[in-house]
Amino acid sequence: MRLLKHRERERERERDMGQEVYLPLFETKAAEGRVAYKLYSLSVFVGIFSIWVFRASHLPPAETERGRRWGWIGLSMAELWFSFYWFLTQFARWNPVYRSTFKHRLSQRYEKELPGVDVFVCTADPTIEPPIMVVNTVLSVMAYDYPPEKLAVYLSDDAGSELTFYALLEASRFAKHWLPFCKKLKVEPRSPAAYFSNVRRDDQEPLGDGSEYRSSVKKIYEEMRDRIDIATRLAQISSDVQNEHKGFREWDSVSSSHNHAAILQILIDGRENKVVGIENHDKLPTLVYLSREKRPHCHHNFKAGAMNALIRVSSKISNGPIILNVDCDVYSNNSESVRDAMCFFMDENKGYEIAYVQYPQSYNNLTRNDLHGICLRVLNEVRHSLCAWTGYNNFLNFLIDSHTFRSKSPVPKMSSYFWRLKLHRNRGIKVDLAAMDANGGPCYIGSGCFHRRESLCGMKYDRKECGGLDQWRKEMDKNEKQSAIVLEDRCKVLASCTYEDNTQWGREMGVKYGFPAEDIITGLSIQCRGWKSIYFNPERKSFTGVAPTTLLQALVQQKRWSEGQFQIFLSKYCPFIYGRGRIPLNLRMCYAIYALWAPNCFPTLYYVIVPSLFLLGDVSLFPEITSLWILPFTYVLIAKYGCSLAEFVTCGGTPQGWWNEQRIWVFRRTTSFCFAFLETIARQLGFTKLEFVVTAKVADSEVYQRYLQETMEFGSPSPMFTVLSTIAMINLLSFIWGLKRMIMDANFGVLEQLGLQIVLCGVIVLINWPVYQGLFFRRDKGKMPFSVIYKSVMLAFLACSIALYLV
Ligand SMILES: O=c1ccn([C@@H]2O[C@H](COP(=O)(O)OP(=O)(O)O[C@H]3O[C@H](CO)[C@@H](O)[C@H](O)[C@H]3O)[C@@H](O)[C@H]2O)c(=O)[nH]1
Ligand SMILES: [Mn+2]
Repeated sequence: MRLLKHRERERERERDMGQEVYLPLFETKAAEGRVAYKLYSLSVFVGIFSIWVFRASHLPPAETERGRRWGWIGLSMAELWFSFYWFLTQFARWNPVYRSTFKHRLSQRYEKELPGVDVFVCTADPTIEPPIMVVNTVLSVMAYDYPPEKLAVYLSDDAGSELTFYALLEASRFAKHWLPFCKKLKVEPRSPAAYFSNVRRDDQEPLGDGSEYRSSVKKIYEEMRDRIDIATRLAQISSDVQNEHKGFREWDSVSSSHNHAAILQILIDGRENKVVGIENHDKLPTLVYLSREKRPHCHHNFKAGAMNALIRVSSKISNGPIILNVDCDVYSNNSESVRDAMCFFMDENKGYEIAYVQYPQSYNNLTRNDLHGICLRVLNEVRHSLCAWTGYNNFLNFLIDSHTFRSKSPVPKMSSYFWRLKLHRNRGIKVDLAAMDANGGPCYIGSGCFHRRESLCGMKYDRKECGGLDQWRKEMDKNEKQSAIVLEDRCKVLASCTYEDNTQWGREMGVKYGFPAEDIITGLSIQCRGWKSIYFNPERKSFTGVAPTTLLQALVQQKRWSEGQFQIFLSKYCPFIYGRGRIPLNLRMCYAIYALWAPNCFPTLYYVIVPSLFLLGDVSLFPEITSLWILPFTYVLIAKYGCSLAEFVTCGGTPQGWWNEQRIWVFRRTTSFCFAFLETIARQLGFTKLEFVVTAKVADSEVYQRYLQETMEFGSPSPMFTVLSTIAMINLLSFIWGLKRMIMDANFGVLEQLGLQIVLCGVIVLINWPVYQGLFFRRDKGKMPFSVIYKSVMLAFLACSIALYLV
């Protein structure tokens, strides 16, 4: 605190003397073109409003058209919901802000005082999360461009697998080659697998020496990879290897992955860096393996439990004030991310209130057109138009910095004017910063997020108590001086099953328990304790993971997410209620967008089924195509989808990719969200227990080939597929029926009455194209299983006959 005041005073003095302008470590900029966006969204709102007017004024009479009246009412309700939901989404679009950092200022001011960072990597199953992938992630975060003595990497292995431990041991040895190599050649990305698979042939030539160095490291990596792969395939470790490290002895008492004592091994002790004689480039970060205690009768709370064990154990070993959390497949793709994050935490003006810095996640296995619509391109990347601006601005600021640091030297007159202009502009940005930071910040999405330890542990934001730099410095000195072996023994208690009994862990402390989306709820409660958060999306992607490669995996993942969010909505943490008075209204609205994913399923199901069924009975639910009321419908559709297509393409996507994304939204809404809704309700009523289906990070090679060719995979008899194919069948039947009526009836009447409905049905048929292929045309193993075909045909016929009878 004192130091801070001293600095502030110093700066003030300098400012008074006209020497220095306060230079922040990061800046915030509002998106451009927002006025245009607001006009656009206003026009869509007018369209939506006209649709309501139409629905209300054209309600069919109860006496003569009973069936049509009910269909109409249902459709109006669905449209009301969509309008409400659209309205909510506008909160997330209204005023986006973008951040940029000034890392050179950070090193100028704080290079010697950078705080410690503890990185947590979580893994849960060596078969679907192969050890070689896990250690690549570990190596990538060990190789951050950050002082190694300040970095500690913890691997939590919920499977308690000897194979993963073995892989980590190999990685700890390989790190001695890999880290100096990365730092010397400044390679990116620093996951060896990603790096070596990306290096192009021509890259190697001009480097001369570097190329030899690279091939030698590559060879060492490949040897290690092969050893790990062989061990994984055989699922055993030879006794020779086992004798090499005392850690393997811990497995003598392990009976299964669900029943064992805590295992803790410090594989590299970073404190040894201080030993005299260790050269700078030989320093390695601390590396720890942890498998918390598991007992059949104790609930382990999935990833949240693992994170909390890591928080406690790391507090005794390295106690870094900043914690980075990544999933085991999410490697660091940008070695500067830690420094970027520090620019936020250490900013003298704003840093104190920031609890976490969230990076977006990118994927390294997406196909060209992103078959499963995984990457949420637009959500992550609305910043693009700003890239050029940011680069230019960084350059300017660099000039300003170097100028102010040489401020004694006289500046030529002309350029003096120029400088003043720029300096002035820089001040303007500071004002922006205050105005734009009002939103409160993004949610925590589980991976690629830097946390302030104290806020993650449950502390309330309090300007006076947030020590920041001063306190961090004290904590560093307090670190344990015990030997690694003693520490290992002492820390095991912290990772035991019973440690959390009768404590606040999982409630007020650490990551929250009881939700399938522990990340979102944890982030929300941190914000409700008064903290701010930051979303940072630098040009070079910071974290890269593995996207699910089959449709079912993608849908199941979405189900877990929407289930988690919806459960938050139903809990006492409901953003509308819990957040009142704690976080700003627009932030609550943004949370609500996600919390209400699941209930979206009903209006969507209604929209894709009912109008098509009514088509079978020649009953119209939309305006005639010659009527003027058709205008709001077409305008809203064209404006909404036109804008989304434009956004998608400007964010670097392909039109086909956009189409795939629209398809996956329909699939998600009709399956994942629907199952999530039902399951959440069942759980609230006590019928089912919470589970966490870990997403597979590898696929069988045939399946993977089909994924690469962008062929959808339907090859398992899941109820989700039954729903998808039933909907597809109903629409196909209705569409054929509609076409037949149109052709047979030479007069214009059918088209006029049912035109829009036939178009809607046609679009649904087009969306479902891959489903028809899976149902009727494909011969490979990824086609729809017979049982699914059988059930969906029966269901579709049943639905159609009921409809014909009722309508
Ligand atoms: O009992 C468990 C289950 C999972 N995990 C780990 O949690 C991570 C996330 O699991 P994954 O199956 O990859 O889920 P995703 O849907 O890809 O993950 C997102 O969503 C999760 C919440 O639903 C968050 O926990 C993740 O951080 C976030 O990236 C993985 O590293 C797992 O190894 C554990 O450590 N223990
Ligand atoms: Mn994942």
